[in-house]
Amino acid sequence: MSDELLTVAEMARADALTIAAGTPGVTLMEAAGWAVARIAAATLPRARVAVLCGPGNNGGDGFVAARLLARRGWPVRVALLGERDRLKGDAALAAARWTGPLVPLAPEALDGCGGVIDALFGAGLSRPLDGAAAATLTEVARRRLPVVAVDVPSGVAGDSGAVLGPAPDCVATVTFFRKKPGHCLLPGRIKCGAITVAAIGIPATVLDQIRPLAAENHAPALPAPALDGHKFRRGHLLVVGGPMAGAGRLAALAGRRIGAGLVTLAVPDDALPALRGAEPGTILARRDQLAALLADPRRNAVVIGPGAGSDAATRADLRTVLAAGRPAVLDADALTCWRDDPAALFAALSPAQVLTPHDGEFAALFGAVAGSRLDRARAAAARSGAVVLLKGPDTVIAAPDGRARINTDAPPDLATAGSGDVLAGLIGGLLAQGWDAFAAAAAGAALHGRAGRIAGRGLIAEDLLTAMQKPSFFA
Ligand SMILES: NC(=O)C1=CN([C@@H]2O[C@H](COP(=O)(O)OP(=O)(O)OC[C@H]3O[C@@H](n4cnc5c(N)ncnc54)[C@H](O)[C@@H]3O)[C@@H](O)[C@H]2O)[C@@H](O)CC1
Ligand SMILES: [K+]
Repeated sequence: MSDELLTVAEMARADALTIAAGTPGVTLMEAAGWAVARIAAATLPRARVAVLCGPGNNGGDGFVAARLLARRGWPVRVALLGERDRLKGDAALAAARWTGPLVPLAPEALDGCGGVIDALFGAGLSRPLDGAAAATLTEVARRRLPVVAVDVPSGVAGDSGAVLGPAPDCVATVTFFRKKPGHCLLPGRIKCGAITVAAIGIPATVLDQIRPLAAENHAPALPAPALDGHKFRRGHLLVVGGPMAGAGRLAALAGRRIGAGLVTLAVPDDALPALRGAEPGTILARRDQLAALLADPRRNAVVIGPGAGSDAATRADLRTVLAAGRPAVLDADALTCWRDDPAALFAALSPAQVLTPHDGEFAALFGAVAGSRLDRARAAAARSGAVVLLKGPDTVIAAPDGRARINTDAPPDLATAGSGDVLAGLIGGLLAQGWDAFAAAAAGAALHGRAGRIAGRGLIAEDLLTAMQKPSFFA
C-alpha cells in the first residue's frame, strides 16, 4: 500500500467517488466494521466490550463491529450518544441490524467491561468533546480500559492531529483506505497506538482524481554507487561553517558518508588550525575564499549555517552562494541571521534551496503561523519559495507547490547536540549527487531517523555517522 495521506475532505471524496461508481456506502461501512472487529478481537482482552457509538458514520462502523464481535461469541454492549431513531443513512441501517444490548452513553455503560471500541467521532469531529462523550472517555482513562479506535481516537482532529478533549490513549486504531495527517502529527499520533489501514473496497484509482499532496515519509532505496563511478561524478559538497567548527565537521562527514564524492569544509582562517588533520578526507578551505571556491562548477551543492555565526558575514556568504546558483541547505545561523529582514532572504530563494528550521528558528523567520505543523510548513514554503523542513518529533517537509511529507520514524534520541548538523550534511550530500531539493530533504529526514534507530538509545551525533556505515542503513 502506498503512503499517501488524505485530508478529511479528500477521504470524503474517496468515499463519494467509490459510492458513485456503484459500491453502496453500507458495503464500505460493513467492510470498515469488519476490520475493526478483527483488530478488536486480536487486541482486546476476552471480556465484555463496550462499543461507544456516536451519531454519525463513525458510530455506524461501531454498530457493525459490535454485531460481528457478538456473532463471534463476544459479550458486547453498545452505548449510543443520542437517540437511535435520529441516526441517518448508513449509520441508521447499521444500527437497525444491531439486536444486542443498547444503553445511553454514560460512564456507567463501562461497568463490567474489559475493553472499549471507540466509535464516537471520526472524520466528522467538528468541535471539542463535551457532555456524555467527554465524561465517558474520561472514565475510560480512569479505569485504564484498553481501547481500539475506529478511524481516529475520538477527539483527535484528522487533519491536524490536535486533541480536542479527553481523547483516549488507544492500543490500536483502525483507519480506512489511507491514513490521515492526524495519524502522523503529534499529539494525535501518540493517541492512536498501533495503526492498521484497512482497504474496505475503495479502489486506489480514486487517487488519480483526488491527487493528494501529502504523504507519510519513508526512506527511498539508495542506489548503489555505479561500478564505473568516479569521485568527481558523485558530486562535490561545500560546507560553509564558522567559528563553531565542530558543527561544520559533522555536516561534512555526513555529506561524505551519504555518498558525496568530495566535500570541502570552509571555515574562517582562525578556525582552520584546529581542524587540520582531524578528518584527512575532508578538503579544508578558508571561508573568505568562498567566491573562488564556488567558481569551480564541480562544487555543485552547499550546506551553509552549522556553526557559521548569526551575523552579517553569514548573510553575505549566503548571498554569494545563492548568486552562484547552487542548490543549498540553509541551516541554523544561516536562517537566524535573517531574523531582522526575512523578506530579503525569501526574495533570494528558489525551490532548489532547503531551509531546515527547528521551531525557534521557524518562529524567528516566519513569525506566528496558524495551523498544524503541516499547515505551517506549507505556508512557510509558499512564502519563502523554498523547500522547508520543519524539524521536530513529527518533522514536516514542504515544497512551495504544496507537496508535503510527514516523517513519523524519528526516535526521540535524535534531539541531541549536533544531530541537526548531521541532517544538514545528509541533505547536502544528496543535493550534491543530483537529488531534487524536496526529495533530498524528505530522504534526508527519513535516513536521519533510520540512523538514529540503528544507533539506538544514548546516541550522540557522532554515532549517527557510525550508524551510516552499517549495512542496514542502506537497506
Ligand atoms: N461512506 C462513508 O462515508 C464511510 C465513512 N466511514 C466512517 O464514517 C466516519 C465519518 O462519518 P461522519 O462524517 O458521519 O462523521 P462522524 O461519525 O465522525 O461524526 C459526525 C457526527 O458527530 C457530530 N459531532 C461532531 N463533533 C462532535 C462533538 N464534539 N460532540 C458531539 N457531537 C459531535 C456531528 O454533528 C455529526 O452528527 C469516518 O470516520 C468513518 O469511521 C466508514 O464507514 C467508511 C465509509
Ligand atoms: K473514533
